[in-house]
Order: sequence, then structure tokens, then C-alpha cells
Amino acid sequence: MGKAIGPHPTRHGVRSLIESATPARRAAQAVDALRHGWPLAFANGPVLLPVETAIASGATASRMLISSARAVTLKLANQLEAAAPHEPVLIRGGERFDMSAAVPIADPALDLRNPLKGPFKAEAIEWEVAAKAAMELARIAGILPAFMVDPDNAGEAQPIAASDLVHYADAGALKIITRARLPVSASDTAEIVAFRSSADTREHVALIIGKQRGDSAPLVRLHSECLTGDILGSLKCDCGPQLDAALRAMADHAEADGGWGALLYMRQEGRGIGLVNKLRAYRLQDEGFDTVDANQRLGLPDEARDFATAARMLQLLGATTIRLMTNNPAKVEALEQAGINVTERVQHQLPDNPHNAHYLATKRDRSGHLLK
Ligand SMILES: Nc1nc2c(ncn2[C@@H]2O[C@H](COP(=O)(O)OP(=O)(O)OP(=O)(O)O)[C@@H](O)[C@H]2O)c(=O)[nH]1
Ligand SMILES: [Zn+2]
Repeated sequence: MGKAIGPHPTRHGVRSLIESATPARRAAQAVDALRHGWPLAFANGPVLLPVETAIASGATASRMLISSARAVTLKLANQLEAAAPHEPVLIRGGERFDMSAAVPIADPALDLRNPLKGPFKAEAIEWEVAAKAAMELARIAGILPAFMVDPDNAGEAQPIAASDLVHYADAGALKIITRARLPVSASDTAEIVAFRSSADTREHVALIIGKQRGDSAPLVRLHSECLTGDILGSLKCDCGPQLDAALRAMADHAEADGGWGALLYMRQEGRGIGLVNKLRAYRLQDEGFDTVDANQRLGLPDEARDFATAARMLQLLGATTIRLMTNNPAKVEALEQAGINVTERVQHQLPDNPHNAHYLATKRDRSGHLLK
């Protein structure tokens, strides 16, 4: 662990903290720090203050770290030889950035209101690994991927090493915590199973419908959380109808054929970018960007889900040979790569509506979904 010590070993006691915490603990504390608006102190890298959440309102910095998509919008494309494509970009302004200058640089939703203040200059990054880890941590924390670099007046920083991140995503740490009978409208004999991990504290659940049998492959639906669609009945996506139809299909299968089904409800909102960033993407969609471009314009991946965790849930349930309800071949591939045998892809297409027709067409044309 001593190897993880950064270039400033005496800085605010960073040495002792980085040596005393485990990598998984540092990763979890870093995600937490970003949500709270506290800076991160990267081993072999700078101190980075998350612009969106920063509580240090008096912080200033001569440089900022932003996504390459954001750099393109800021008209830095011609200077991007300083940075590799799709990699984070380090920018320097004419004057130091304070919060009022940094926020419109961070947030594409403000572009229509704020004429962008330049000129900015892109600089080469000497700590690429830390820069990429910072972008990934911002995605996990559900905040905008934009940071002040080595700011003044930023407050105490949380130590982190880029290599800590793999421990956060460790699907092997997931365990079944409890199970309970849960009568639902599709089936009054359903059972809910709750999962937790000591690394990533989001709680996933599975709903088992019908009687689990070792001799028949269950019908499985891997559903990613969509608060707007699942709970509020949003018409912008197909999540709510897909959720209901999956449970009904499993109940029919149990009743008619004595089969069984498992719905995995994964807490990875917005294909892994979080609720607030998904709503930011919706604003951009109202400006004319499609679902893929909107994510990318925010500097976030258009697909960031963790299918290894879904595979681990299936393994813990004893369901390693399955029939998967999906239109997305990438889900089948990801589960198979993680050791699940998918014997059949069961089409799961619901009727569209005027609000989600374009979204579904984009999934078909740009994301490889097999939709008719
Ligand atoms: N970022 C983003 N996420 C969205 C948008 N619309 C829906 N989602 C999220 O997409 C996820 C739903 O995807 P799923 O239906 O599980 O999966 P899929 O990849 O569409 O494939 P299927 O299995 O065929 O439905 C949920 O986490 C939603 O919150 C959007 O416009 N932007
Ligand atoms: Zn949805």
C-alpha cells in the first residue's frame, strides 16, 4: 500500500490516511466525498475539487479538468492534440477560475443561458490515470464530470489512488442478505431477495416468481432502475411497461408450465449515470439531442451499467442457465462473459407512444437493440 503514496507525502496528512485505509474503503470514501462536494487528493496526481457539488464557494484554480465532449463544446477541439480523443482535458483560462466561472464550464444545461467565457487553452496531462479515474468517480457519484485542479481554499481533501476503483466495482463482494414472501399484483406467491455489497452500498433486489427448480431455466428480466418510468409512469421511455409485462410473463410461465422467473431490479439509474444526470440528459433531449448524444454531451458514457453484478446475483440465486427477456444483445453478451449461460433471448418489445418513439428508434439505430 505504501506504493500508493503521492508526490506530496506530507500534504495535510495524506500519507497517513492513504496508508491506513484499504483500497475499497478509499474508493467508497471518494464517491461519498464527491457527493458532499469535498476535494479528492490523488496519489500521483493533483487535488481535484468537484465543481457541481463543491461546498468551498471561495475556491479558485488556474486549471480545470473536463470531459473531451465538454472541451469540444467549449471550442477547444482545435487544441485537442494536447489530449487523447475521448480522454479528459485539462484547460487553463485567461484568469483563475472561481466558482461563478467554473459552474457554466461544468454544466452543458447552462449553455443557452451563459455565453461561454474564453479563451481557454488545453494543456497536456501528466497524470492521465488519475484524470480518468476522476471522471469515472464522478459518474459513479452521479455528478457532472468537471473539477478544479489544485485549487486554493478547497478544504480538506480525501485521499484516493486510481487503482482503488476496481475494488468499488468488485461484484464478488455481493451477498444475499435476506429473503421474504412478497405478494405482488402479478403473483401472490412471489418472493423478494435482497443483496448488499460491502464495496458499493446500493441495494439490489430480485423478485422470484413461481417455484424455483433446478431442472428448468428461469425466465429472467434484468431491469435497471428508472424512477421516472417505474414509479412516475414516464412516457419518455419503455421501462414501466417492460417491468409490468416481464412480471406478467413470468407469472403466466409459472402458472401454465410450472416454470419460474426472476426479475433483477438493479439500482443503476439512467444506464449507470444516476438520476440527476439522466434528468440533465432529458433537458438536452428537449434541445434536440438524442439519448446517446445527450449522455455524451454531458461527458458521460451512454452505457455504464455493471452487468457483472447482475451475473453475480444470478449465481447467488442458483440461476446460471437462463432465458433472458431483452431486446439488447449487449446484455446477453455481458452476462455470458460473466459466466451465465443464456439459452434463449426472449423478445421484450412493448408498443411505443408519441413520447418514446424517437428514443426507441435511437436504441434500434445507434445502440444495437433488436426492435421491429
Ligand atoms: N441516460 C439515460 N438513461 C435512460 C434514458 N431513458 C431510459 N434510461 C435508463 O435506461 C435504463 C433502462 O434500460 P433497460 O430497459 O433495462 O435496458 P435496455 O438496454 O433498454 O434493453 P432492454 O432489455 O431491451 O429493455 C434505465 O436505467 C433507465 O433509467 C435516457 O434517455 N438517458
Ligand atoms: Zn425508463
